[in-house]
Amino acid sequence: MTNSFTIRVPATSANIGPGFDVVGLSLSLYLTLTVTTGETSTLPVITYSGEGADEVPLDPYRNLMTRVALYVLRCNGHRAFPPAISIHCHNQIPFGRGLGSSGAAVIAGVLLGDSLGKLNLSRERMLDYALMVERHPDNVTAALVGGFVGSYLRELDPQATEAAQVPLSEVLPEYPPDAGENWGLSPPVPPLGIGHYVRFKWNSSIKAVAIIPRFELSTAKARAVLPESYSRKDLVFNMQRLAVLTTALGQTPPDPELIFEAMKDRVHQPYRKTLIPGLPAVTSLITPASHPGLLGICLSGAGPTILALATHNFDSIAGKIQEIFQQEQIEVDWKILEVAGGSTVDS
Ligand SMILES: Nc1ncnc2c1ncn2[C@@H]1O[C@H](COP(=O)(O)OP(=O)(O)OP(=O)(O)O)[C@@H](O)[C@H]1O
Ligand SMILES: N[C@@H](CCO)C(=O)O
Repeated sequence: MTNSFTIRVPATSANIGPGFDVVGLSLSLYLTLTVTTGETSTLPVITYSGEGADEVPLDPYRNLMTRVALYVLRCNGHRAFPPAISIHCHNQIPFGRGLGSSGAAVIAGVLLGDSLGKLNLSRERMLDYALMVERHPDNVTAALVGGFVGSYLRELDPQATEAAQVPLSEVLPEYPPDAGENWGLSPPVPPLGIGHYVRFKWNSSIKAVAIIPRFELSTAKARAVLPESYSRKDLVFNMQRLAVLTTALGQTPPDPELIFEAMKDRVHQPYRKTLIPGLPAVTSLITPASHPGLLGICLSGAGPTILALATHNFDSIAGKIQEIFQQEQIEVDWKILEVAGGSTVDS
């Protein structure tokens, strides 16, 4: 008898200006998995439609989502995927654009492992698994719980700290295709309570306009340009703004002057401008005075997508950003997105 269930995980935008590696916002683009059990194959059969369908590996030992699911299963006493599963992924989240595609794949993998193994993990425990794979908490936390979310990684005792820092290659090993059930039986089980989070208020009149350049920028590359240390002046600049921003976006009515300044950043955006032509012009030339309805503009996650928060006038804001990118010979697509709820599993 066949059985099926659906996993739905939202896109996310991390940082929102000054909250580098701290805040995330879930957005109304989704990675949706339709999982059918009771087929005839030994290994999961994976198919994709939508974003990334022509580049994503379909081998369950190579695909990020199923590798994460297998990690969760192995940590909980299952040596392999249960047999006879097919997974269809419909993906609306573009790869490598700063909209949390990898975070969504990691959360989908954790939920898949939990469902297939009938593990009944709590949300907090699911987050531990996700944080063993994606080690900055902003995208995965917002994708799991939904909304406008702030998170930190807890200071753990020395043994747990070590356990949470094992190399990624041990968490997600490159499984040899013929490994059968004989691969290492001791995956690094996450320590308890790696991350803590809080959901901030969000004024529902605020929409997120995502202006998505037609080129990919991997998070790894966009992190490699960041410095190891910062001046006190720059850190204080960001902390002052982040403290204001997390409350300002929940207030009614939203205050454009307060929010526009509170979305400025000195920790990551200035260093990433070399990878995203047009970024300095976008963040300086478009203001609430020139475009009423605009609240603030930032890089979405590691970029190259630009996120403009606004209450109205979306077309003219997006059009101006598009014009600036066109001057750099960069074509863009844009979408008006709502702040989404968290991930769901439905049978
Ligand atoms: N649905 C998916 N299934 C399998 N692998 C995926 C999926 N989505 C993303 N990935 C993997 O993650 C990679 C993109 O991750 P990356 O961290 O570079 O960008 P991002 O997550 O889109 O951006 P950001 O972290 O800045 O929001 C893809 O190239 C692909 O290898
Ligand atoms: N906080 C992360 C988000 C990208 O995944 C970064 O900006 O590098």
